[in-house]
Amino acid sequence: MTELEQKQQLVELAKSFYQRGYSVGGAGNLSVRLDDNRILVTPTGSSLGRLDADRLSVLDMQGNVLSGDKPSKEYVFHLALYQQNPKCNAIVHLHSTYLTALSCLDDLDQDNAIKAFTPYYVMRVGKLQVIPYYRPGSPEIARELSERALTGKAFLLANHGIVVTGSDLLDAADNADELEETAKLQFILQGQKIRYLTDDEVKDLENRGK
Ligand SMILES: O=C(CO)COP(=O)(O)O
Ligand SMILES: [Zn+2]
Repeated sequence: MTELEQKQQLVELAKSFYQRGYSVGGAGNLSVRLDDNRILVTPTGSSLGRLDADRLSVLDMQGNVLSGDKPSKEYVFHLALYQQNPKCNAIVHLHSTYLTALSCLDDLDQDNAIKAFTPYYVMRVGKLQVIPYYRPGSPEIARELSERALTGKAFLLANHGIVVTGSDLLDAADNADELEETAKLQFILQGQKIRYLTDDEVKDLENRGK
Protein backbone atom coordinates (compact mmCIF):
# COMPACT_ATOMS: atom_id res chain seq x y z
CA MET A 1 0.00 0.00 0.00
CA THR A 2 1.26 3.49 -0.78
CA GLU A 3 1.30 6.15 1.93
CA LEU A 4 -1.62 7.93 0.25
CA GLU A 5 -3.63 4.70 0.22
CA GLN A 6 -2.89 4.20 3.93
CA LYS A 7 -4.14 7.73 4.65
CA GLN A 8 -7.27 7.16 2.57
CA GLN A 9 -7.95 3.84 4.29
CA LEU A 10 -7.68 5.50 7.71
CA VAL A 11 -10.13 8.25 6.67
CA GLU A 12 -12.57 5.63 5.34
CA LEU A 13 -12.44 3.39 8.44
CA ALA A 14 -12.75 6.37 10.78
CA LYS A 15 -15.85 7.50 8.87
CA SER A 16 -17.35 4.03 9.18
CA PHE A 17 -16.86 4.10 12.97
CA TYR A 18 -18.50 7.53 13.08
CA GLN A 19 -21.43 6.58 10.85
CA ARG A 20 -22.15 3.50 12.93
CA GLY A 21 -22.18 5.57 16.14
CA TYR A 22 -18.91 4.13 17.48
CA SER A 23 -17.57 7.65 17.95
CA VAL A 24 -19.35 10.95 18.50
CA GLY A 25 -18.18 14.56 18.39
CA GLY A 26 -14.39 14.80 18.47
CA ALA A 27 -13.84 11.65 20.54
CA GLY A 28 -11.51 8.83 19.63
CA ASN A 29 -8.31 8.59 17.61
CA LEU A 30 -6.66 6.17 15.18
CA SER A 31 -3.06 5.58 14.12
CA VAL A 32 -1.00 3.45 11.74
CA ARG A 33 2.71 2.60 11.61
CA LEU A 34 3.91 3.89 8.21
CA ASP A 35 7.45 2.53 8.55
CA ASP A 36 9.90 1.92 11.41
CA ASN A 37 10.31 5.62 12.04
CA ARG A 38 6.98 7.23 11.29
CA ILE A 39 3.41 7.07 12.60
CA LEU A 40 0.24 8.41 11.00
CA VAL A 41 -2.25 9.71 13.61
CA THR A 42 -5.55 11.60 13.62
CA PRO A 43 -5.31 15.30 14.55
CA THR A 44 -6.47 16.41 18.00
CA GLY A 45 -10.09 17.51 18.25
CA SER A 46 -10.99 16.10 14.85
CA SER A 47 -14.25 14.25 14.25
CA LEU A 48 -13.68 10.73 12.95
CA GLY A 49 -16.54 11.43 10.52
CA ARG A 50 -14.82 14.38 8.83
CA LEU A 51 -11.10 13.62 8.52
CA ASP A 52 -9.03 15.03 5.65
CA ALA A 53 -6.25 12.72 4.39
CA ASP A 54 -3.97 15.70 3.68
CA ARG A 55 -4.22 17.00 7.25
CA LEU A 56 -3.51 13.75 9.15
CA SER A 57 -0.45 14.12 11.43
CA VAL A 58 2.76 12.29 10.62
CA LEU A 59 5.08 11.88 13.62
CA ASP A 60 8.52 10.42 14.13
CA MET A 61 9.00 7.93 16.98
CA GLN A 62 10.09 10.75 19.30
CA GLY A 63 6.76 12.54 18.77
CA ASN A 64 8.07 15.31 16.50
CA VAL A 65 5.45 16.43 13.96
CA LEU A 66 6.81 15.89 10.45
CA SER A 67 3.68 17.02 8.61
CA GLY A 68 -0.04 17.65 9.03
CA ASP A 69 -2.05 19.13 11.91
CA LYS A 70 -1.34 18.91 15.67
CA PRO A 71 -1.69 15.23 16.64
CA SER A 72 -4.14 13.59 19.02
CA LYS A 73 -3.45 14.34 22.69
CA GLU A 74 -3.13 10.55 23.07
CA TYR A 75 -0.22 10.29 20.63
CA VAL A 76 2.10 9.42 23.54
CA PHE A 77 0.28 6.15 24.28
CA HIS A 78 0.10 5.31 20.57
CA LEU A 79 3.90 5.76 20.29
CA ALA A 80 4.47 3.75 23.49
CA LEU A 81 2.57 0.73 22.08
CA TYR A 82 4.45 0.87 18.75
CA GLN A 83 7.79 1.19 20.56
CA GLN A 84 7.13 -1.76 22.85
CA ASN A 85 5.42 -4.11 20.39
CA PRO A 86 6.90 -4.56 16.91
CA LYS A 87 3.83 -6.59 15.86
CA CYS A 88 1.49 -3.70 16.59
CA ASN A 89 1.01 -1.75 13.35
CA ALA A 90 -2.29 0.03 14.00
CA ILE A 91 -4.27 1.34 16.97
CA VAL A 92 -7.93 2.26 17.38
CA HIS A 93 -9.11 4.28 20.40
CA LEU A 94 -12.89 4.72 20.72
CA HIS A 95 -15.49 5.83 23.26
CA SER A 96 -17.97 3.33 21.77
CA THR A 97 -21.13 3.01 23.83
CA TYR A 98 -21.05 -0.51 25.28
CA LEU A 99 -17.31 -0.67 25.93
CA THR A 100 -17.39 2.75 27.57
CA ALA A 101 -20.37 1.68 29.68
CA LEU A 102 -18.37 -1.39 30.71
CA SER A 103 -15.37 0.82 31.55
CA CYS A 104 -17.52 2.69 34.10
CA LEU A 105 -18.40 -0.42 36.13
CA ASP A 106 -16.79 -0.96 39.51
CA ASP A 107 -15.24 -4.30 40.49
CA LEU A 108 -14.20 -5.37 36.98
CA ASP A 109 -11.68 -8.21 36.76
CA GLN A 110 -8.60 -6.07 36.00
CA ASP A 111 -6.94 -8.93 34.09
CA ASN A 112 -9.96 -9.68 31.90
CA ALA A 113 -13.11 -7.53 31.95
CA ILE A 114 -14.97 -9.85 29.52
CA LYS A 115 -14.90 -13.56 30.25
CA ALA A 116 -15.22 -15.48 26.96
CA PHE A 117 -18.67 -16.63 25.85
CA THR A 118 -18.27 -16.47 22.03
CA PRO A 119 -15.47 -17.88 19.83
CA TYR A 120 -14.72 -14.76 17.78
CA TYR A 121 -13.96 -12.75 20.92
CA VAL A 122 -11.31 -15.36 21.78
CA MET A 123 -10.00 -15.60 18.21
CA ARG A 124 -9.69 -11.85 17.65
CA VAL A 125 -9.01 -10.37 21.06
CA GLY A 126 -8.63 -13.06 23.74
CA LYS A 127 -8.81 -10.93 26.86
CA LEU A 128 -9.49 -7.39 27.96
CA GLN A 129 -7.16 -5.89 30.55
CA VAL A 130 -8.25 -2.80 32.51
CA ILE A 131 -6.07 0.33 32.83
CA PRO A 132 -6.89 2.46 35.91
CA TYR A 133 -8.49 5.87 35.35
CA TYR A 134 -6.27 8.81 34.33
CA ARG A 135 -7.42 11.99 32.61
CA PRO A 136 -7.42 11.79 28.79
CA GLY A 137 -3.98 12.66 27.42
CA SER A 138 -2.20 11.75 30.66
CA PRO A 139 1.32 10.29 30.22
CA GLU A 140 0.32 7.73 32.88
CA ILE A 141 -1.88 5.98 30.29
CA ALA A 142 1.21 5.57 28.08
CA ARG A 143 3.22 4.19 31.01
CA GLU A 144 0.52 1.65 31.92
CA LEU A 145 0.05 0.57 28.29
CA SER A 146 3.77 0.21 27.58
CA GLU A 147 4.06 -2.15 30.57
CA ARG A 148 1.30 -4.34 29.06
CA ALA A 149 2.08 -3.88 25.35
CA LEU A 150 3.21 -7.47 24.88
CA THR A 151 0.49 -9.06 27.01
CA GLY A 152 -2.65 -8.37 24.95
CA LYS A 153 -4.36 -6.62 22.05
CA ALA A 154 -7.13 -4.75 23.84
CA PHE A 155 -7.17 -2.49 26.88
CA LEU A 156 -10.15 -0.92 28.62
CA LEU A 157 -9.37 2.58 29.94
CA ALA A 158 -11.42 2.89 33.14
CA ASN A 159 -14.23 5.50 32.88
CA HIS A 160 -13.07 6.42 29.37
CA GLY A 161 -13.08 3.91 26.47
CA ILE A 162 -11.14 1.28 24.61
CA VAL A 163 -7.68 0.86 23.02
CA VAL A 164 -7.39 -1.94 20.44
CA THR A 165 -4.31 -2.90 18.43
CA GLY A 166 -3.87 -4.89 15.23
CA SER A 167 -1.38 -6.19 12.68
CA ASP A 168 -2.74 -3.55 10.27
CA LEU A 169 -5.57 -1.03 10.35
CA LEU A 170 -8.23 -3.42 9.01
CA ASP A 171 -7.25 -5.96 11.67
CA ALA A 172 -7.39 -3.35 14.46
CA ALA A 173 -10.77 -2.09 13.18
CA ASP A 174 -12.21 -5.62 13.02
CA ASN A 175 -10.89 -6.33 16.53
CA ALA A 176 -12.61 -3.15 17.77
CA ASP A 177 -15.90 -4.13 16.06
CA GLU A 178 -15.81 -7.60 17.59
CA LEU A 179 -15.05 -6.21 21.04
CA GLU A 180 -17.84 -3.61 20.96
CA GLU A 181 -20.31 -6.30 19.86
CA THR A 182 -19.14 -8.60 22.66
CA ALA A 183 -19.61 -5.84 25.25
CA LYS A 184 -23.11 -5.21 23.85
CA LEU A 185 -23.98 -8.92 24.16
CA GLN A 186 -22.68 -8.96 27.72
CA PHE A 187 -25.07 -6.13 28.64
CA ILE A 188 -27.98 -7.81 26.80
CA LEU A 189 -27.27 -11.00 28.73
CA GLN A 190 -27.00 -9.25 32.09
CA GLY A 191 -28.93 -11.09 34.81
CA GLN A 192 -29.22 -14.25 32.70
CA LYS A 193 -27.27 -17.45 33.15
CA ILE A 194 -24.49 -17.36 30.55
CA ARG A 195 -22.77 -20.56 29.42
CA TYR A 196 -19.17 -19.37 29.31
CA LEU A 197 -16.72 -21.21 27.06
CA THR A 198 -14.77 -23.81 29.01
CA ASP A 199 -10.98 -23.53 29.46
CA ASP A 200 -10.54 -26.36 26.92
CA GLU A 201 -12.79 -24.63 24.38
CA VAL A 202 -10.83 -21.39 24.82
CA LYS A 203 -7.47 -23.20 24.44
CA ASP A 204 -8.69 -24.93 21.28
CA LEU A 205 -9.59 -21.53 19.75
CA GLU A 206 -6.32 -19.90 20.83
CA ASN A 207 -4.34 -22.64 19.06
CA ARG A 208 -6.21 -22.16 15.80
CA GLY A 209 -6.08 -18.36 15.45
CA LYS A 210 -8.70 -16.56 13.41
O1 LIG B 1 -10.55 10.44 22.72
C1 LIG B 1 -9.82 11.40 22.86
C2 LIG B 1 -8.96 11.57 24.06
O2 LIG B 1 -8.94 10.40 24.82
C3 LIG B 1 -9.80 12.44 21.81
O3 LIG B 1 -8.65 13.24 21.88
P1 LIG B 1 -7.98 13.79 20.56
O4 LIG B 1 -9.05 14.59 19.83
O5 LIG B 1 -6.86 14.68 21.04
O6 LIG B 1 -7.52 12.64 19.74
ZN1 LIG C 1 -10.51 9.07 24.52
